[in-house]
Amino acid sequence: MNVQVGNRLQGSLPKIGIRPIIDGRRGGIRESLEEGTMEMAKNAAAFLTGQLRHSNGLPVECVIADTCIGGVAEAAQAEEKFARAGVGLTISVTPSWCYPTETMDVHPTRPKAIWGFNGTERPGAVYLAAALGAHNQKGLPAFSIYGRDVQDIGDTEITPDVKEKLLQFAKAGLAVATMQGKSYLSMGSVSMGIAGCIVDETFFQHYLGIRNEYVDMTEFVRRMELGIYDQAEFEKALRWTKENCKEGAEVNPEHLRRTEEQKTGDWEVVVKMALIARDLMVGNPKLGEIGYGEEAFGHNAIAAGFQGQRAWTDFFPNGDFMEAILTSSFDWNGIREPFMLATENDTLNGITMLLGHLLTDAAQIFADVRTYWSPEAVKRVTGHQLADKAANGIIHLINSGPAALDATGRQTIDGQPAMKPFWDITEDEVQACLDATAWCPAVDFFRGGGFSTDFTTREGMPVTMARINLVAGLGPVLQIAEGYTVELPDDVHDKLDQRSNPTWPTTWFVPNLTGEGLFKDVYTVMNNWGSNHAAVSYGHIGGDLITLASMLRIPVCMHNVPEERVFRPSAWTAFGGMDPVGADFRACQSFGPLYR
Ligand SMILES: C[C@H](O)[C@@H](O)[C@@H](O)C(=O)CO
Ligand SMILES: [Mn+2]
Repeated sequence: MNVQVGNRLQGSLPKIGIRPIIDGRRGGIRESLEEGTMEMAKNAAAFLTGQLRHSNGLPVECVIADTCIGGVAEAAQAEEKFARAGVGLTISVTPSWCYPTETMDVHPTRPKAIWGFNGTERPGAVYLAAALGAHNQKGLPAFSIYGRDVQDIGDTEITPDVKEKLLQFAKAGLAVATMQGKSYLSMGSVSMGIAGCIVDETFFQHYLGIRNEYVDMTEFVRRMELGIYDQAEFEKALRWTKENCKEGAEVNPEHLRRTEEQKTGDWEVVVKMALIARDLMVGNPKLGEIGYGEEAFGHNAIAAGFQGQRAWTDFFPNGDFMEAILTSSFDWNGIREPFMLATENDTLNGITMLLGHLLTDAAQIFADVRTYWSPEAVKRVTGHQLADKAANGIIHLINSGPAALDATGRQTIDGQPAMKPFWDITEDEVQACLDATAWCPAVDFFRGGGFSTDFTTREGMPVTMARINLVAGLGPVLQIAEGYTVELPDDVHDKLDQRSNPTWPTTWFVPNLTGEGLFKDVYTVMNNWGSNHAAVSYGHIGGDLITLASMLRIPVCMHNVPEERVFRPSAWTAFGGMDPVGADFRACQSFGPLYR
């Protein structure tokens, strides 16, 4: 199976700038430090390039300043090089004392970290503290990376704690730089009065650096009627769909069923919709070849949403196939980067999916946060006593639409279910995801027909549920719940599923509880969710989300992330480190959104 690295988005991929900082005084000091400092920079670069990839699969590149930076002239030379190379984040490294304001990265928006070597021969940590103080005083937040254990000056090994921080910073910084300048494409507008669909351009522009693009859903009709898609690809896609997307249960009462003839036509429409939505997002050179040069460009959309309900779905087949296939890591062309496409054009959930994707490189689950099932309620309805991880109750995540097929949990890491970066997914795993999915004729909500995916996520995936909410007078806030997927005995699952929408994909989610506050119990997590949707990422990535949110200045109003994974710019401590949640709000408010 073909694996496609890269994507059609415009704009070069951000690089990581590495700044070796040095004590500029000659006659012994600088000379004695040159080699070790540059070595530290090279080690950091080698480590990061060895560990990281862009979410489109291409390698991450580091750019090291040509010389060590001992003063302002060399800082400017480095800046010149970085600007030309498209550096999107920087890490300054040093084992020694240097001159903070003369050597610091003063770029207004670029995420910054400083790695001060923990040695005793030269005062790298003294520089680190002074440089962070300078950053804080100047309103240019920077992350502090300082190894826990003293190393000897010649030791070139990067300790595990430093490695972890370098990665956490770099991945989040790359996310910031990758989304900057891209677009969010709204296909349609507000679905069924869901406020998350309202495009808040201030949020997109100032917090994310993302521009807003819009098309009316009539654009799909135009492209279908005029044949503005790649006909050969359509035929290939339809064939693949017939072979791989088996039809699921027809649960509609007789009088609401689509005829076989209608269903055949519906399959053609939904496949075309997938092609068209993708072309709208990222363009397609093939359209230029058939005389549609403007359409060939697309909207440079790193994320998008499809309104669907109700303007479209009351008359046309629903968007579920388009959404599920595009958000998955594979289609008829092979294995590829998943697209971030929000159902109901819930822009805030779409952006949360994007954050999760840029941090994990993997597909995401988009779902309604539908039901809290207490152990008592499950017992009453099914007679079953919830046990093990599910013992304290479960949250039913379910929505027609863009839960990626990866969310079936049929990919594995060390034998355990996972959602992997596309470049690690095997052909067999693709097949297993497809085999675990049934495509059911859409239910009565969707008067125009269509097909919804039905599957149940496998148990045992560590996952993180998240969502951005907008609050008047406050701005955006992020909420995060790390937890696990669970499964129920078949008969119990069926009883609970039948009460909701059995033709939709289910993920049973259990948050990690702390026994207090918002994570007192499962009910409290559900009861404090900020809106109807959540985005779910593979892995416990709450720490990474917190780091990313702090870079964008989005405060985190709810999380269950262990303290040792919380990594924010050093200035946050000054806003009240004794009360980290409050400090986060104060720091974000004081610094304001990343882009003014
Ligand atoms: C079909 C229904 O309208 C659902 O789509 C609805 O419950 C939602 O998903 C709301 O977010
Ligand atoms: Mn929904």
